[in-house]
Amino acid sequence: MGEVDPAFIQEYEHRPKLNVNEAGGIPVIDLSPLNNSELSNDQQLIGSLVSEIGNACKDWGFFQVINHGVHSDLQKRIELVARKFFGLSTEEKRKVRRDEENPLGYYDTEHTKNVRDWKEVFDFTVSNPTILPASHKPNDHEVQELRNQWPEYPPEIREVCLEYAEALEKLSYDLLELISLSLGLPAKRFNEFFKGHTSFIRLNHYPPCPLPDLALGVGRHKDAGALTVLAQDDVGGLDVKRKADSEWVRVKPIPESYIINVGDIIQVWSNDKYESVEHRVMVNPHRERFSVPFFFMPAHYVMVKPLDELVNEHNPPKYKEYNWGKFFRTRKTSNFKKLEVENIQIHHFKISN
Ligand SMILES: O=C(O)CCC(=O)C(=O)O
Ligand SMILES: [Fe+2]
Repeated sequence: MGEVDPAFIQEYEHRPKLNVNEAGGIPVIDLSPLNNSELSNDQQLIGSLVSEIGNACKDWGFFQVINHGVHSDLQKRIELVARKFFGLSTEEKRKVRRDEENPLGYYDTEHTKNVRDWKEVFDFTVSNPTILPASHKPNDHEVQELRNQWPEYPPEIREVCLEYAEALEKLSYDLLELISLSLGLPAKRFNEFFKGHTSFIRLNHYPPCPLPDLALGVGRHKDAGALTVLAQDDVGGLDVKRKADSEWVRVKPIPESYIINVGDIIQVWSNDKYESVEHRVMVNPHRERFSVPFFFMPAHYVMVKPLDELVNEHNPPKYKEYNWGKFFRTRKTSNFKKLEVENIQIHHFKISN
């Protein structure tokens, strides 16, 4: 990424101010009741955890969790394999480069809203293979089996990534169940949508960038899946557009915690009770940054629409249903290269009442 390509430069109104305030008030939620059998039988404790989660989803769309049950040793090991992998030569990394056919592996040319991101990533899915529609075209019903591409170096990368995926899958189901309860639904109401889920994990590396006021690590966006469970290192740079006043605020790194955000699918399932919030990543002129999001996403065949239990004549459905696999495939195609049109968004399915 040596000399600066104009493809990285944000349009004037989307350029970041360099003095973003740290967000006071992003809820920090202690999940220890989930991971302690004595506490997990305490209905009052679980009830207050559920209401904390519900308030965080409603007021912020973002929260942080501590005592989540993922071992700190495993968190350190995944960060270390990411550091080792991104430290390899570009030539070596490109041996597992993604292409339009297989969106898994390494790439350094992702675009968000048609502006190039100052980052490089390595993606792998949690289910292997993962089934997705072969193309974004609506009348093409062929499906494709996606397979992970594992680099030769560091040799432990596959094992560490798979162990990490298993731990994060468990945490994500726990969070999904708490969210379901917070909407007044049975804990496992959403689980049927995740049989054969399309979730993936991304190792992100943001190299130091000489233009922190012009470029972004990831441009402003909302996450398209159900939930995102993100680990970040101590550098910081993740900004959230605060719901209360639409100001960009910085999420403070808390060692060993996870940042959780509601994705577009939960917004649709909840008929806008919980909203997916815009966020972005600023770059740092001096320090590189690493982060690892787990994108928890349903199976490709799922038709996403407001849940019947959450709509009625006073609160009619706000979205037409859409097929998750086609939506995801369409988004993947637009992230791969610069297009002249806006990429697919849930507001394209909004019903105007
Ligand atoms: O690196 C981060 O902190 C967040 C990345 C992100 O928002 C994404 O990849 O969707
Ligand atoms: Fe994101």
